[in-house]
Amino acid sequence: MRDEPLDVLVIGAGISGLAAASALQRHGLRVAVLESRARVGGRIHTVQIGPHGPSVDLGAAWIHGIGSAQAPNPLFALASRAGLGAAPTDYADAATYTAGGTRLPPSAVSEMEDIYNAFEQHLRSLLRSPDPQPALQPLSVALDRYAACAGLSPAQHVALSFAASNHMEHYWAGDMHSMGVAALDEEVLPGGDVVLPGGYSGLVGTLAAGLDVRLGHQVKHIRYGVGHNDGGGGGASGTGAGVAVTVHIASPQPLVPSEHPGHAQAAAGVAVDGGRLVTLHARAAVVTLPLGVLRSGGVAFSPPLGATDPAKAAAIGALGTAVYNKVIMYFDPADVFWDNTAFIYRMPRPHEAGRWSYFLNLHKVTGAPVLIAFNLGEEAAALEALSDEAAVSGALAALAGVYGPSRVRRPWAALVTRWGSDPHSRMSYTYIPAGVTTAALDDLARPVAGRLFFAGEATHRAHYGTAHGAYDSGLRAAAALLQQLAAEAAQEVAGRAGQRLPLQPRLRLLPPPPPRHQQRERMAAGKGSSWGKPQTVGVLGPDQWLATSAAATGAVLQESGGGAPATMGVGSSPAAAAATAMVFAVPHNGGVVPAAASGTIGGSGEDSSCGLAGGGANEGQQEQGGSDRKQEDEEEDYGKVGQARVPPRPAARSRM
Ligand SMILES: Cc1cc2nc3c(=O)[nH]c(=O)nc-3n(C[C@H](O)[C@H](O)[C@H](O)COP(=O)(O)OP(=O)(O)OC[C@H]3O[C@@H](n4cnc5c(N)ncnc54)[C@H](O)[C@@H]3O)c2cc1C
Repeated sequence: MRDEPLDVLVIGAGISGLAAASALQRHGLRVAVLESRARVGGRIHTVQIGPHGPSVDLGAAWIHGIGSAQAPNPLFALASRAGLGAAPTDYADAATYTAGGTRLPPSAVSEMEDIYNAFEQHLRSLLRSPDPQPALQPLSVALDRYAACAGLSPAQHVALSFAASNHMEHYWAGDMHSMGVAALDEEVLPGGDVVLPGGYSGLVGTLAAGLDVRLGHQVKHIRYGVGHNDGGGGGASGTGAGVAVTVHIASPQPLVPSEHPGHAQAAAGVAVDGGRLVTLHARAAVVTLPLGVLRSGGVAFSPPLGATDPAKAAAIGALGTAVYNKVIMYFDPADVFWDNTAFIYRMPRPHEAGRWSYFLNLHKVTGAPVLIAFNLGEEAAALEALSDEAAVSGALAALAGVYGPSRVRRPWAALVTRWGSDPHSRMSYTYIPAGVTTAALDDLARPVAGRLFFAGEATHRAHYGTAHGAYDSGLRAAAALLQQLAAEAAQEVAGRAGQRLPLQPRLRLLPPPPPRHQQRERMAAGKGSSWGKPQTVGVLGPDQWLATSAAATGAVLQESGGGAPATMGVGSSPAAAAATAMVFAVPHNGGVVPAAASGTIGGSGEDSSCGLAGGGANEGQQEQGGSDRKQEDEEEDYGKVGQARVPPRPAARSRM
């Protein structure tokens, strides 16, 4: 495999890159995955804690929404097939405390949830507003306005701030004053959330099997629109436009004559920094670099992305790179001193160093005596500068405030994540900042010059920030790449037969998705999401460089279901007929990603005027400080939250 010319270079061996690579390889393409780390999985990373401890996930832990028949979650199907097991979590199975250690009675918790529920309904009504401005305001501004407009008492306002932190900050991982209302413009899969007791890495191991993954290959420079067989200088000596990707190979391997026989220039690896620089060539690339890496400029593009797609470059600058970190503590099973609930929520004091407000109790969920504390946003970024010992002490001090110092024990072992300073990710996951809409995710996803295809969690409009969104984005990029190459193959054959074919338009075989409000209505009517449906792409052509195996023809990217056949006709002559590329079904979401909501979006019929007047990111910061100060006074008042007459909503959840 390594000595053959390559069709596609996939950059990044996270779940999106592995999904794309395995789909492309199944279709007969020669694919190599270039990965800068010494392992696959990216932001999915399972390790053992302590010498004899259980497996824990440093990155993704949850499959969010196992799905239903109408809206399946392909990642859950993959986990099931891999026999990874699944442990459901109930976010309402929680003990909620004030920072001073007073446990909130169930009635207070349910009132707090009711207030939050009304607020979320209100935000969804803002999303439906014909005026785009309300959706652009910071969540903190929307919250303070809502509290004033709805006549919440100071105690209710504090309760709402805490519940919103649990539901929103711990889900999207941005601070309330950084995130915008448009963050809610996503799709939530049904069925509840599960963790994988053996760890998420089992999933990526399954996907990586059989792929040509080149670890320790850090991509430095991506040139596109270059001759496929030239030396990377952009000349026209090759067989068509392709990509040239320069990598720094970290491993101390001896210089070999060529990574890619047939390319004299690529053969000359240049020794640098204890490794070597090599340029690899292919027809196209799938770029799955995390948004934080794209933004850092550590990978150069030629031509610059801003020159070929200014909106994409703008999206890279505008979208939010959230930092979400875990302090994972493994205790002596005899020392389990905390509540027997899946979650422990603690209302932090304002301006408290660290926000030790959210703990997952694995002891309840999987049986492992492990407590995980989560931090997000600016606090999480600041905590990265602390030593492990200091971070663990911060978490234990918060627990001592809740349970009393005498009950709290030291863990046997602890792990502290630092995703923000990890040079391979420079973030945890993407959020939607104030002033930005989810359309920026589509901008990031758009292919460039028919050579670069983009995938990764930051490119999925409906499921950004999640592992299943990343996985789906990889399949989508693979499908788009196959379409492109199929069109080019057909073009080439038709050209030889003296005919001209349009490249892209004929490949748009399915009607565009319905407008968003119709999708939301579908969801509300229980008809399910258009996401997660089978994506089937098969290519028949005379030049079977694309579909080199019989299995490639009509093979499915996902294993379930199939689509209605559709044909891209290219004329009636025998040559043209031979050149017909048959696309069995284009991906349902190719190019346009549905962004429906969780079934109740916009359904409240509430007056949205609470969020309609003015407002901006700066204002959010100012007002946030005000509500922090109020919180100090109201902290011990949570049990006295007034009655709120609002419909119930699902309990808080988190992307841990
Ligand atoms: C703490 C934390 C908790 C999370 N919890 C959840 C959860 O519970 N549920 C959920 O669904 N999602 C969760 N997520 C999000 C989820 O992990 C990500 O959305 C998903 O794993 C992203 O996959 P990806 O393929 O897009 O990116 P990545 O996994 O980041 O893959 C990109 C790959 O590119 C590589 N790379 C970077 N630079 C270069 C370079 N120059 N050259 C070559 N390779 C390079 C990286 O090393 C990486 O392997 C969590 C994330 C974090 C950090």
